[in-house]
Amino acid sequence: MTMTRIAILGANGRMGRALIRALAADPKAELASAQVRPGNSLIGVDAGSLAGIDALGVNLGTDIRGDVVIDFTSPQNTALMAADCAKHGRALIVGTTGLDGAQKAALTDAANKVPVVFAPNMSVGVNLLLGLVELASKVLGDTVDIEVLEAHHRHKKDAPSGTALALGEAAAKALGRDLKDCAVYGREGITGERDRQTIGFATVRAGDIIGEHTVLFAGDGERIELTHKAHNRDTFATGALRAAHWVVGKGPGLYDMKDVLGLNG
Ligand SMILES: NC(=O)C1=CN([C@@H]2O[C@H](COP(=O)(O)OP(=O)(O)OC[C@H]3O[C@@H](n4cnc5c(N)ncnc54)[C@H](OP(=O)(O)O)[C@@H]3O)[C@@H](O)[C@H]2O)C=CC1
Ligand SMILES: O=C(O)C1=N[C@H](C(=O)O)C[C@H](O)C1
Repeated sequence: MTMTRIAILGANGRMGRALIRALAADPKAELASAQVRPGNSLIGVDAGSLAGIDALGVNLGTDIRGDVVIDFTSPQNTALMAADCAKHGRALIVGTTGLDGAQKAALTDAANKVPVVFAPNMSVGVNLLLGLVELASKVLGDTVDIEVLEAHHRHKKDAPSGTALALGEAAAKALGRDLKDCAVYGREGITGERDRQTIGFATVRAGDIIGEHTVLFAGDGERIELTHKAHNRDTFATGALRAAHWVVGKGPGLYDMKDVLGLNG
């Protein structure tokens, strides 16, 4: 059996630990390295022990080894790691959200040299939801108000979530709108009546909510709510592993989860 040799970045993070557990349960994946920041007190601890499973014989460290790197860290780190992967000829799977234009450009640059899969949500359900939102937007068109609602845990640093933005993009694209021009990020005070051409975003940050997204299509007399709720982080971790297997042997390029799942036509 051919094994996919995987490097996990930010191995001590919430997603890092979920990835270690998912990888340990995947017979076709081998943990090549589990990276943490230099000086982290966990260096030398077995990755499996950290993730609450049996020891895996791979200790947390600062090296990056393997053929495919999985990154769920921070936008700044992701941009640096993209350049590093391009330099060392490693494929890269990026789940990190909140990247600015320059950080996204770092991924595009790396994608000229190596394959890069970049998706704000690696779950199958959310990637199906993106297609459903596109369909609903096309059918309902300008007869409804569209709002994207999202809720996440109190530790999340970016808002709206990367997934919420992708859902808004999917609706805007289907309607021939540019999200840059029609997005409304929260409301306060005397806002005036709602403009039907806008797409609204509402953000909740509370407790340990893993990740919930609803796209609301509200018309006169009826509404549709398309909702996805993640019950745990395994759904993101197994999606990232699926991407890691898929990317092996692919040429340089920027891909997304729809490519991985065969949903791009
Ligand atoms: N695409 C998807 O399906 C999903 C995406 N995400 C995204 O993944 C990212 C991580 O989420 P989560 O795991 O909850 O976050 P955590 O804060 O739990 O983990 C982040 C990890 O990245 C490390 N890190 C951050 N910055 C740096 C840096 N500059 N250099 C080295 N290491 C760094 C942290 O190290 P340290 O502890 O030392 O700070 C930590 O190990 C977020 O952007 C989130 O939105 C999350 C879930 C699903
Ligand atoms: O930070 C998180 O936790 C999550 N982030 C992603 C996002 O910003 O969309 C995906 C998921 O909902 C969890």
